[in-house]
Amino acid sequence: MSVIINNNEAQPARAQIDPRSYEDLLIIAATIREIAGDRAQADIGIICGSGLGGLGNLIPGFPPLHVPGHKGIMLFGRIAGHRVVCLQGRFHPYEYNMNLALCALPVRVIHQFGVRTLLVSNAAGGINPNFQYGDLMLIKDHIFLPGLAGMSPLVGINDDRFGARFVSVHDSYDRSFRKLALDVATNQGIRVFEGIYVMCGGPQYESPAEVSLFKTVGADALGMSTCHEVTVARQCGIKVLGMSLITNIANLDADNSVEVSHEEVLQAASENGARAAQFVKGILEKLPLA
Ligand SMILES: O=P(O)(O)O[C@@H]1C[C@H](O)[C@@H](CO)O1
Ligand code: HPA
Repeated sequence: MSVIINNNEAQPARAQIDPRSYEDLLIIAATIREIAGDRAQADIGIICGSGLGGLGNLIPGFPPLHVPGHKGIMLFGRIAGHRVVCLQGRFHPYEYNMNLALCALPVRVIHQFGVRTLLVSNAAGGINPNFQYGDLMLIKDHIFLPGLAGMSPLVGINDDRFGARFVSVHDSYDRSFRKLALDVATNQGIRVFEGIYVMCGGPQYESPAEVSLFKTVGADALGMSTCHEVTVARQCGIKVLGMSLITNIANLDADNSVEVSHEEVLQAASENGARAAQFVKGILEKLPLA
């Protein structure tokens, strides 16, 4: 049976969480265990991007979602025999004063519940000229702009219980997972590409000149999330599969006013979310059980 923890209803036990405190992490995990009991165990974590919370509907017993967006729900259940924890919603750094350690904390929390594989998704603007609205992009590598600018979730005094001080992010997006996912895409006959995701700070969307800059450096899609979560996942030793749903085509031309809005992003995610969910289901069906 699945279990739902709704962060919107939870009473904060402490006014302030220190995301760099291992003791605070243990308190958060214990609080969730108090609610979920033995069901707070999972091998695979799923983080749902904007409007992609419907991925949680893959878990039998969970009521359907009616409002797209970020729900603030943690859901334990099974998909294709795997023990899964699904985070319907994420903390975006622009919401929390660019406190990236805080925003990546859910990854450390689900690691406490046993997660060793993470499937992370996001909504993104397409830069690659071959991309169309509604395409899926498997993240092959990333450009973590806030991280490069000193806002890594790993800055500050490191508690070794979180993992190594210096973390290699080569092969962050596991090659064998990407190959498996591409095979699933071929079987399902859906448009899935591999590409490079750039994480911007947001919340403003990027100017045409900024989009052009990212195109020049080889980025295929851009968004405002994911890289901080993946960086922490790699520190914990979690293997990652990342994917972007292309919800809009980023505008490269300053003389052409193509505006993007979050409503448009959510609309695109709701129009294409069912296909993304089927893709995720197909991947989970092929992934060996832990
Ligand atoms: O959580 P994700 O990365 O899917 O959210 C994207 C990026 C911004 O938060 C928002 C912009 O519309 O959607
Ligand atoms: N830019 C940044 N984040 C996004 C976009 C975009 O064009 N689309 C969806 N999330």
